[in-house]
Amino acid sequence: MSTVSAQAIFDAHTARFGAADAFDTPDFTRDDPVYRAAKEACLRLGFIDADAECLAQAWEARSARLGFDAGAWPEEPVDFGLAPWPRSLAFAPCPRALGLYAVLPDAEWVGRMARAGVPTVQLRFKSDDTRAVEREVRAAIEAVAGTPALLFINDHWQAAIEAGAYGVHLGQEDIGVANLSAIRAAGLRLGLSTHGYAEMRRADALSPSYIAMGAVFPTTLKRMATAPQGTARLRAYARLLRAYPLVAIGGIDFERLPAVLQSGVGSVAVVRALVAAASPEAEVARFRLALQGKPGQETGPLGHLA
Ligand SMILES: Cc1ncc(COP(=O)(O)OP(=O)(O)O)c(N)n1
Ligand SMILES: Cc1ncsc1CCOP(=O)(O)O
Ligand SMILES: [Mg+2]
Repeated sequence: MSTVSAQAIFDAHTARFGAADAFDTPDFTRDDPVYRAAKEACLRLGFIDADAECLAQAWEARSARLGFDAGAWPEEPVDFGLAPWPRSLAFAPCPRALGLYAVLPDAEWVGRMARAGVPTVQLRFKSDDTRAVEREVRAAIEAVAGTPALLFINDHWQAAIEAGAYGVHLGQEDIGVANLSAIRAAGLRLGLSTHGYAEMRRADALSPSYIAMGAVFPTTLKRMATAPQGTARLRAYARLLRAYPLVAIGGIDFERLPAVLQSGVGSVAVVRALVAAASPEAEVARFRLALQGKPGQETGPLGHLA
């Protein structure tokens, strides 16, 4: 058992996570000395307040179980208050290895990438026009027919249920608005976006089919509320959420693929790497070859691990 101090935790983990340029004075919600040291250290390591709070509580829980060790990092679900598996109200399972996951702007792209051999595709059609959305969702479902591609619909969960899509992908801000019970009752898979520990805890409480984590690297495609997470955090997140099929997203291209795969995620989601490629079909082939036989890419297993 080492001496409890924020400095000891910071020193043990700064090489991995880096140090914040600036950080707020900790806002403590508990008195426990491990919690307090960990909260300060996690803020100094660059975690946002909500994530530092979540981590500090996990540090406290881990130390109560095993004693304080500044060199350890909390990664056991029980320390974060995550319920054990199996769970009765989980969403329908999807493959643990969703593999290359193309996030695409319309049904034409969905069909093109499905025919090129992308195993998982998403229709990310941004429109408030209900008729246009319904049309595009139906067209995307028709476009993947006859291919093995699994189709997730971003945002438009009602249209996805009506048209019988494979699954729905929702962001954190959609969680409180969408009718999750209706999605689950219809048997659709649910993927949720997360951007750190606090959001992972919130997502886990809903037992989705998969959890997406990002943005791993900077992306120009979406304005992100948090800084890019980087591969060190991605590895820590993937350890904690190992019960789930996991997807990494944000700024991933062919060169960054090996570093992302080292985290153990079963899937890499990309937009620009495919839609902005000189030959999207050739890029799909290159990605698929690089993914073949890599840890986490074993085909077959479905769903959550107990
Ligand atoms: C696989 C995957 N991960 C994350 C996202 C982002 O979803 P969301 O947070 O809902 O943001 P928008 O894509 O709706 O702008 C995603 N689409 N797919
Ligand atoms: C939709 C989305 N959500 C998190 S990052 C992102 C965009 C990913 O695009 P790219 O792969 O081009 O960085
Ligand atoms: Mg969304």
